[in-house]
Amino acid sequence: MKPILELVGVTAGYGRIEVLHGVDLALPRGAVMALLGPNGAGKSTLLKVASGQIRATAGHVHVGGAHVNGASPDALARAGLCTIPEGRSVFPNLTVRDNLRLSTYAGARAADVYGTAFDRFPRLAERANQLAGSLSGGEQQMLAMARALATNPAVLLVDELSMGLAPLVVRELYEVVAGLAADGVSVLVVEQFADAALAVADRAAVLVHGRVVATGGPDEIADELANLYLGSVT
Ligand SMILES: Nc1ncnc2c1ncn2[C@@H]1O[C@H](COP(=O)(O)OP(=O)(O)OP(=O)(O)O)[C@@H](O)[C@H]1O
Repeated sequence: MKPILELVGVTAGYGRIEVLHGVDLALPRGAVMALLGPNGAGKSTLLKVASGQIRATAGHVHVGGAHVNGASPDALARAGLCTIPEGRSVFPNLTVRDNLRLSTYAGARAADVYGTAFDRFPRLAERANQLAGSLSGGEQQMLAMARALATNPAVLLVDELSMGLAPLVVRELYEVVAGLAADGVSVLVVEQFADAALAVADRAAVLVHGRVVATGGPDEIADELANLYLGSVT
């Protein structure tokens, strides 16, 4: 079966600065893939190319087998691609419930969306009427994930899921990620620190200076990670 998301020989950057130098990456359907690498390697840039925010200057991007170079972020979102950017994305002055209501996909009943979100994240259910800005960092990341899931995505792209969060919360979030994959959602998650992501990942890729230097199962990239000192948890 074709990968749900595939980058072939992708080159991209900002103006005349090239950041990705011919990247190949394949996210299998229903898999969790960890995209690892040091600061500045180009991980966020790769997510931006995949989500249509930056256009590849060479190579190809495929979603569900269709060529999508140059497709707008909106069009890709309609095709089932959803991004949780670095630093999360919640409306701080709205309640948890209203944050969810605003991201409900066309045709869905708000009650169903709340139900699904609150089943996956019981902590959000207890705080349904609390302003998002007053949630803890981990709860805000849960809400950002719940909002993304309310769009019923086929592919979830997550930038730095664990940023600034305690290891226990990170583990809890990754358990949700594993559950999503079990339900058929394909997840590509960027991390600077590897352990928590690799605990649930089926596949991993290591990006260094805009090039994939290793790809495969978590065991297969272990040596490369050890060389880069990325194997410790936040
Ligand atoms: N908007 C921009 N304009 C110019 N250069 C940029 C822009 N965004 C990122 N870059 C540069 O692209 C390179 C890759 O950045 P990117 O954010 O993709 O790396 P990263 O692997 O996600 O790093 P980090 O883990 O620090 O977030 C860096 O050298 C960065 O300075």
